[in-house]
Amino acid sequence: MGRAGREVEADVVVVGAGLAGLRCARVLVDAGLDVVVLEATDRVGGRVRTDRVDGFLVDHGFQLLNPAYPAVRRWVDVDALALQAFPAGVLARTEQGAELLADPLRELGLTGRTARSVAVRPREVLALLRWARPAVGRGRELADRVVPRRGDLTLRDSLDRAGVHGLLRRVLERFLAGVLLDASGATADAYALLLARTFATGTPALPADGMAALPAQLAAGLEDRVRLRCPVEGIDTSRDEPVLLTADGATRARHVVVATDGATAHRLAGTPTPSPRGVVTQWWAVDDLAGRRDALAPGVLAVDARTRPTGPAVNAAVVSSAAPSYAPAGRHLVQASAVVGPGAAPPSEGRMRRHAADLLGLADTGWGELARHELPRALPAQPVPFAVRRPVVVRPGLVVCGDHRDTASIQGALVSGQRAARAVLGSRDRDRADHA
Ligand SMILES: Cc1cc2nc3c(=O)[nH]c(=O)nc-3n(C[C@H](O)[C@H](O)[C@H](O)COP(=O)(O)OP(=O)(O)OC[C@H]3O[C@@H](n4cnc5c(N)ncnc54)[C@H](O)[C@@H]3O)c2cc1C
Repeated sequence: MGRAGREVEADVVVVGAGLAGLRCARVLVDAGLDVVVLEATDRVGGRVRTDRVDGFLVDHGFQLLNPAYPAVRRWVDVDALALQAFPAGVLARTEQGAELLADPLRELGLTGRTARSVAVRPREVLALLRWARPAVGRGRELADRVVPRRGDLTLRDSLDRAGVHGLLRRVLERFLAGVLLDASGATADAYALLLARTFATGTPALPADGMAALPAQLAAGLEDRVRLRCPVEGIDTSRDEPVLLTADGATRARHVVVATDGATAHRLAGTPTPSPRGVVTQWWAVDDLAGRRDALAPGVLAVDARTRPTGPAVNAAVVSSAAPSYAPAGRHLVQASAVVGPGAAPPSEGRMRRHAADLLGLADTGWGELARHELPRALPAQPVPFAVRRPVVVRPGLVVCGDHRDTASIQGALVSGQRAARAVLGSRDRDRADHA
């Protein structure tokens, strides 16, 4: 990929080579436009990146790809990613021991072990179904009817209303805390339902070559248009055509698409940005899995479902049990993640390790630390009132995209990139019509 260092003039400059920027650039290039992508770091992918550490694949923060996302189905060659699926279940650590439950979203608490579990009362299962019912309807119905109707309700209030209590409530809340990076229950209920729908229809998984295989696929064919290590410092919108300011000089373009995280988009384009949600993810190499509780469903996500959790982790998993390509033969990759709020000190490696070992039923000795990712801006919050889509056009010639314009997810980032590209193409077509 190219290195910046000269004045560039292009039809469109996309700022940021995360999923949103890459999707946007792809659509514009396919439409025949001259596109340049300026990326601040040394690689494409933004928040989706993977390192190889001692023969292990280590993603930046634990994340999973759900192949049921409509945007993934439409624009990603899923087969080429050779996905390794996670089991549809949750290992719940309770005061009495460990319960292997059907995934609270995928199975909606009815099937398999959940219904037979002695720790779950039938009325808890019915209440959970009441809460999740809209998630099993048709996709458009959920977006068009349920989201507007429940858009003002927080997840906590919605679960209270549906009467979801007891073990299933704790499992659901802690499972979702790890997805939403919000343990307070203040996230919009409508967003949790949208997520529930994707969990109910798809199996989250990891690509054989790590999560970075996703942006690598999106970037294929764009290589000579992406300029790495080229942070944009400002955008001058005082002239007819916006001018991007970088350390290497000015870049002029007919259209600028700011495809950065929300805080940078706010600085560069003035768009309001939701507050960020943070996470710390700890990765270890473990050689001995003797005695593990997830033996019935290896790789299953473990959560602390005790009334008072004994540690900071919202989830832990032996990642390589579900995704064998993530560890060298005979070794195991374990992760634990904890939600981090603003101003709070992230938990130490020792606390995370002890809690993860407790959740997975392992001894916490002989764990070799591979990486620790402190990500205070991992996701934009999804508060009430909830809007699935936020505007992408700031002014003529200046468009924004990124997960802060849509939902806080891979799906949201890709859709926002598509919408930004459409806005640019619409504006070009209007210009052409005006000058015809
Ligand atoms: C730990 C973690 C776990 C997650 N788990 C999941 C999950 O399981 N499922 C799911 O669907 N989603 C998950 N997500 C969310 C998902 O990864 C993001 O929503 C998505 O990657 C955001 O893509 P984006 O293109 O909007 O933004 P980003 O990935 O932030 O891309 C923005 C790009 O802009 C660049 N940039 C920033 N400033 C400048 C500048 N001034 N000049 C030039 N370039 C700049 C950045 O370097 C970056 O490459 C997770 C995220 C994290 C961090």
